[in-house]
Amino acid sequence: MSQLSSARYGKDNVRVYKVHRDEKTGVHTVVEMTVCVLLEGDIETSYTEADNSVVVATDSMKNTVYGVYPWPQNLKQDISNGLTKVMAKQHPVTPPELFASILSSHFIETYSHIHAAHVKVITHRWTRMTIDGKPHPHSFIRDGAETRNVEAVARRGGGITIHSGISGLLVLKSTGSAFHGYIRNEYTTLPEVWDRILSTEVECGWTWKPFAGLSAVRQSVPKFDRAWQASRDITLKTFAEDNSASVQNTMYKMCDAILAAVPDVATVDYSLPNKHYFEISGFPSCGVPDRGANKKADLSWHKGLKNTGKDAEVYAPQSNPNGLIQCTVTRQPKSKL
Ligand SMILES: O=c1[nH]c(=O)c2[nH]c(=O)[nH]c2[nH]1
Repeated sequence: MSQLSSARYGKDNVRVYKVHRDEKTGVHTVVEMTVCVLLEGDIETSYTEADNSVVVATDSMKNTVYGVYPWPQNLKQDISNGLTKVMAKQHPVTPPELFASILSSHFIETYSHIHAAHVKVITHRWTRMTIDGKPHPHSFIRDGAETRNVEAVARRGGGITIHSGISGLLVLKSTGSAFHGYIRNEYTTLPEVWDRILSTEVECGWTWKPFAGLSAVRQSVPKFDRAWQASRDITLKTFAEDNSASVQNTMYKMCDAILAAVPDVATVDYSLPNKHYFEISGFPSCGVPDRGANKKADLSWHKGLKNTGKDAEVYAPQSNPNGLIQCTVTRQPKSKL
């Protein structure tokens, strides 16, 4: 009558903190991550027949997250690939692309009935404090809700695919953005604007060309941080400098620039909420007495205050609704000419 058409299970919200202490300098480096592991494979009977013999307990997955670090099982290979022991020790859970790949490969290598392992690693910000102008050896600040996100999927016989990204990066510009020329009809009330506030919480990502296996990921290690830095820099620079015609056009420019800067990336995607800041219109709901026939929906009801158009200084940030603009951009196939 019914059949299981897809199934995946695992552990989510595994929180991990790791410190590296440099014995010589006393400098500590910390990483905090939230990890999700989901497995797929020959696990149907656990759903349909209460057969737990095929189940890797999610508790064991959590333990694996705590216990699997990118050394030393492939140390020989690391060294032959030009990665030194020191580097692996200094950055044991970084870059997150490597950590996620090692974890996901571990699951398909350890359990023959598991065909695919999806590992998501969210890295939270702990930025070193500057105290009296100097970097502090062991104190850090959470400077924003922005996270670095990675999802690695290892498939039996199918290599490893990796999607990297950034989310929660909140930005605003107070000019340099317009929106006009859009469809106007009986549903349109929005006035065209040549100068507006633009604010968004950036969610962006880039999909790497597929990796044949863990060795290929290891060989690319230096590229992952560079791609994250380039994508972040491009996002901020384009946001700040583009004379934006729309969120759509500005985000396309970001994608185009990232594809040009990071050759190993196949596609770039953005999801940008348009967080509106409206000029004030409508009366405050705070019991201001009726202003009779001279009611004004802006601030002019109070001593003729000018706060519209070029005089606008006080705005009302909107929590909802918000626009939501998304795209994925790929490389154009090379011309055969
Ligand atoms: O950049 C924008 N794109 C839109 O599609 C849109 N729609 C809207 O109401 N405001 C905006 N702004």
